[in-house]
Amino acid sequence: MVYENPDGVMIGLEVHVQLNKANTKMFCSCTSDYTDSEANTCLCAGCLALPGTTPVLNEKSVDYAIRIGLALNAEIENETDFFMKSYFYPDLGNGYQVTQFDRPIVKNGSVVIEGEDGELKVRITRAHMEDDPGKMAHFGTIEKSTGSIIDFNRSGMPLVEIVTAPDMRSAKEARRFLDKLRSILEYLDVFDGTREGAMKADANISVNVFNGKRIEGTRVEVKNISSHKAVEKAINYEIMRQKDYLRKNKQLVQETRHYDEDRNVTISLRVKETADDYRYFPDFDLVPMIVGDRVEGIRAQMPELPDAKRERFVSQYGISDAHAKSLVTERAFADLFESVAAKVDQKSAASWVADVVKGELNYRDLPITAIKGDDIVTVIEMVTKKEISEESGVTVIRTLLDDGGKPADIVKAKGLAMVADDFIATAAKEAIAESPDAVADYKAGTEKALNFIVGKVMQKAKGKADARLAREMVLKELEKM
Ligand SMILES: Nc1ncnc2c1ncn2[C@@H]1O[C@H](COP(=O)(O)OP(=O)(O)OP(=O)(O)O)[C@@H](O)[C@H]1O
Ligand SMILES: [Mg+2]
Ligand SMILES: [Mg+2]
Repeated sequence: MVYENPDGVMIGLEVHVQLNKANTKMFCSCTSDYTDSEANTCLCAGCLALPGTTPVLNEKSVDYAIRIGLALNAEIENETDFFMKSYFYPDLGNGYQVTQFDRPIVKNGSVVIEGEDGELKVRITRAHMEDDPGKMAHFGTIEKSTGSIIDFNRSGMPLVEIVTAPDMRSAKEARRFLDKLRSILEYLDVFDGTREGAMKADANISVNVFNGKRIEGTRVEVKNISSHKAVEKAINYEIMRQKDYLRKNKQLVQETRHYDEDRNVTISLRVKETADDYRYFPDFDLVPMIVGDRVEGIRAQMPELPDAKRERFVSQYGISDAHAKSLVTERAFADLFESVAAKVDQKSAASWVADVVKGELNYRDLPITAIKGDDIVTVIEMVTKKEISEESGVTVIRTLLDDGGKPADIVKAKGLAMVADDFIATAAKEAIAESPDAVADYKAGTEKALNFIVGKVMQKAKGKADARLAREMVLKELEKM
């Protein structure tokens, strides 16, 4: 299968990742965790860029950037440096952003995702370090705002901007890239993706085929989109808008747009700056740094990443690739699976954790900490020993999540213990006696009629019978007739 990409869509992403686990900000000792703090309380003179302050680089942020580079299969620059990128915006105290220019710390990497037609290798052009500006909130919509307020808690947060080549061909591929990237970053323990502003993407989109002919499209950049779902929607909107312009012969301009999620539209913010507009200039407060000598030490400490874990799960535990894939998306989830798999049958562990537990947690929007591995083990053991049915096992998991408690107590309180074998035998006889038509149909060769009779047995047992055993007993009785 080859993906034709009929509109010649090209998508490149710039992803801003906040290194919010680096303890402190990039150039001062203010905390990197301001989530629960009031506006403008986590800051110092440095965060506000007051005259006379000098930056002191947080080494951890450099190590984190290297860790990210290694996880993206990239090269790490031996000597790297910081530049000032000048532009005027009220959230930028300095009038310039500290960033990198022609010697980014990371370059030439890749991430493999599931593309429209099988595996797709998305090239990572570079990843560079920079600091985050403050956060602005606008009264009304951004383009007609009557005023804005600024919170500088975010100002000076260490960021890594990861830039991809324009290798993605659909909004879905872009979303998958972001999901995969986020999963990798969480494994690396460099950021907590659940915090506000932890990951934001700029999506660059062009449409390069019109009326079946290759054309030179126009790159439009949609800035600062904060959720993966919104990126997908913004890209789809933008593809539609660009195709519509081409059809109507309207001029597309290379510009920066904003995605308004409520209205599901992109709006023009400004005509795209060029590198010249930013007047990149070496930052005279920060000397060039040699980082090459840190790389091997960091490489030795790299955790196992999702792809490697997925492969290992399949070979070590003999579980399906689909289960392995689902289990590794979150590191904590993979750990939970392994703790359960150490104690019970591994395939059962995979299906209970990946299918039941994950589904029930997602449905309730609960974190993984809402359930204990040992409780899952107990439930699986009870099902395996036929003390409860599979259906009741799911009920126990649901109750654990909703009301807490212990599995054994829940089984008792809800009367979930499996009914005895002789109960099923009697119920099978009764069900057969009550269903002469189904029995006749079955004898005449209609296999399906059996399900009807087994269903009746299950009804009598109020779902607390092993369905396979019920089926066997019904068959045994039918053979006697
Ligand atoms: N023809 C194209 N269609 C779609 N995307 C493109 C095209 N050409 C380049 N891109 C993407 O545009 C992005 C360019 O990002 P880069 O950071 O290099 O520059 P920028 O957007 O001009 O700068 P800034 O960081 O100020 O936004 C990359 O993700 C790249 O893949
Ligand atoms: Mg950029
Ligand atoms: Mg850009």
